[in-house]
Order: sequence, then structure tokens, then C-alpha cells
Amino acid sequence: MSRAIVLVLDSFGIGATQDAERFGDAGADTLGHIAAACARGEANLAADADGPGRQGPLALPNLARLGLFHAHRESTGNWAEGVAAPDEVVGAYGHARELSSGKDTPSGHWEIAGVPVRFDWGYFPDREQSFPAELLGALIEEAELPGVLGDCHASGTEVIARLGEAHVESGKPIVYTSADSVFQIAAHEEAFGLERLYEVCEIARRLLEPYNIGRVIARPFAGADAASFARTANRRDYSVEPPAPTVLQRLHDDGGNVVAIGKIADIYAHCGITRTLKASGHDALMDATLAAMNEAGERALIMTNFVDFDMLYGHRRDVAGYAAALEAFDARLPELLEKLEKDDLLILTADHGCDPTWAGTDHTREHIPVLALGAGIKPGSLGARASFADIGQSLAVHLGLPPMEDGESFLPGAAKRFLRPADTGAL
Ligand SMILES: O=P(O)(O)O[C@H]1O[C@H](CO)[C@@H](O)[C@H]1O
Ligand SMILES: [Mn+2]
Ligand SMILES: [Mn+2]
Repeated sequence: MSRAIVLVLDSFGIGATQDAERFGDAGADTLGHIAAACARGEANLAADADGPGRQGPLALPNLARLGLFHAHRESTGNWAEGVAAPDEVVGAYGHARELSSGKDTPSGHWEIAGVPVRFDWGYFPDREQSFPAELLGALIEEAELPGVLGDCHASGTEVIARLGEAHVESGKPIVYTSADSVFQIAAHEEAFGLERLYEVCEIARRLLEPYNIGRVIARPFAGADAASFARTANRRDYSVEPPAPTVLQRLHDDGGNVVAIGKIADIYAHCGITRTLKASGHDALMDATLAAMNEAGERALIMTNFVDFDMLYGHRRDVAGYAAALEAFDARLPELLEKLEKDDLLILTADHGCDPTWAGTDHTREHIPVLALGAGIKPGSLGARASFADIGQSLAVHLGLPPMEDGESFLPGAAKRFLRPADTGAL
């Protein structure tokens, strides 16, 4: 039985890459800066309706046993402040840099799946009227809109607080972008309508083709006024397709089972997905992952994106919230570890950084952790990996697929070949 389980902790970087300067991110360190704030007692959180709260140094005992802090030390040269060393490291750990030109979610995920993005995405400039007038003109005409609001770089929660009431009054959706290759449309779920918002996003997706923009994102929100507006779980991402077949696509085309949990199917533009499981919130995403492990069958890739690290805490620059979410995630890991079978390969990783102590609200160019367990991998260092694609290459080996063009496997031994019943003479 060859199964792989890949958990992507969205935005959980472990230290700036060598090329981070080019992104304005030299010195960024999502994990290290969260740990430092926790060690200083600056990331305490009182218990409330949202959760049990947290206090003091960052406590991630299960991730530590998989080698997280060892990987972070190899990435940055420093042991994360205040965190306890595990009695024993049971996993293989490394840190990987990104070959792709951007620090966005699709680039990171596609490279993890063996397909780096070597072309430059289109971006919209950070100024008043970020979008070309002819693009907005075409959108207004084709979608029959009374106009649009925003037209700027913005943080999504800030922009609905600022312009949400004007949007509800006028019926004009809020369009905004960021340092990523994105065109985001925020609209009120009831006043504007959720299906209407999706329809406008689909028109925008088509109009954006010449601009080489990675994603259109629907950002529905609800609430009575600026003070109570909150985004809902009905976000939808419209990504362009990966530039080459990913390991997901290859497994799917070769008869394997690809289970996409959370945002994964949207991020890969629904290419190479056998089954999509949607869930909102990390506990529900973990529940869905555990359920998929019960049902996935023999030759399967189960991939889950844990988006709240990025969406609720990284972009919101909420250090205490990020720390609490990490601790809650860590506390659920034993349930998953117990379910691992002998030949399963578990990989925990991330798609980019989003240092909650960094200036602005954008992602940060960082190494990602590569924590691997199972499939005969010996505990210990995997060292500095030259590309996120080493994960995709290792998955190809584990799942018995021909090699990917990019990446170097960190699995031991020669490539295994998956034996179909026909190959064994059983049929
Ligand atoms: O500020 P919000 O709307 O969360 O947007 C953020 O989320 C986008 C996609 O993950 C990023 O490009 C960034 O702009
Ligand atoms: Mn991401
Ligand atoms: Mn993000």
C-alpha cells in the first residue's frame, strides 16, 4: 500500500531565503518571530468564546518530535527562543527554498507538487487606481455593475470595514489586490448575493486572461454594519491551471486516488483531483483528513491546506492568534500519527511565509519546513533543499510514478514502481 498524506500549513515559513531581500523580506521568520514573542510573554491570549487561550513560550511538542525546531535552526542558524527541545526526533526534517518567482499560494503549492513557476506573474501596482481603467470598464459593462469601489491594494478585513457600507448602499462590489498576483472581489452575501458574486468573479477571471493574473478570489462577507461585517466561509478561488502536470495530475491520470481537502482543489484549478472535501476551520479540516485516511484506499494522495494560519493570523499580523492556532494544530497531530500505516508517507510543509511581526500585511519569502515520516525514511536531517519540488519528486517515487522534471527525492533507496494487478500476473 502506497499512500501519502501532505499537510500544508499555509504561510508557516521557517526563516528568510537568500533571495528574500528582493521581496523586501530579508530577516523575516514566521516561526522564529512567533516563538520570540511568546518567549517574551507578548503573545498571551485570554480564554474566550473562540478558544482556550494560550500563555508563555510556544509549546509544539509533537511538531518538535518531527524535527520542526531542528529544521528551523538549520534554516536560520538559531534555536527558536523559549521552545523546548524534544527528547527524541522521530522524523526526517529539512528546509526548502523556492524556485518559483513569486511568494504566493499557487506558486508554492504547484512547486510542492513538482511544478515550479518559472514565468513572472502579472501584478497590479500599489497606488490609487491599481487596476487598468479598461479592465474595470469591461468588468462593469459585462457584469452589468453600477461601478466598483476600492481599486487599490488593501487588507481584506480593513477594506470591508472602510467601504462595506458604501458597497451595500450602492451595489458596487469592492475590488482590491495585494503584493500577490490576485484580483479580489468583496461583496455582501445577502445584499449583493453570493451567486451573483461568483458570477462576477467568473467574468473577471475571463477578462484577466491577458494580464497573467494567478487568481481571482471571491470574498463574501456578512453583517449589519461596518462594526459587525465579517467574512464568511464561502470564499472561492479561481486559479489559472498549473503550467505542467503536477504530481496530483500524474497520480490521477495513472489511476490513483487524489483527495483534496480545504482549498487544495481550487489552488490546483481542479486539475488532477479525484475527490474534493470542503471544510471550514482547522479542526474540521483535520477531521476531514482523518476521515479521508479511513477511506482513501490503496494508492492515494491526501492533501490538506490549513488556511487559517495565513488568512486569520498571518495577514492579520496576529501573533498570539497564530501561536494559539499552531498549538491547537499540534495537539491534534497524535490522532493523525496513530492512523499512519506501515507504508504511509506523511509530509508536513508550508507554501510561503507570512510573518505576523512583519511590516504590511503581505506574505514573506521564506524557507518552508519539510517534515517527513514513514516510508522507510530515517530520522534526521534532510538538510537544505534546493526546491519545494523535492517534495513532489519524493511523492512521485513513493506513489510509483515516473520521475518529475524538477526536484530530488529524499526517500531512501531506488524508485519503487507501483505494481498493478496486471503486472503481478494476478489478473
Ligand atoms: O487581505 P486578504 O483579503 O486576506 O488577502 C490576502 O489573501 C490573498 C490570498 O491568499 C493574498 O493575496 C492577500 O491579499
Ligand atoms: Mn498560502
Ligand atoms: Mn495568503
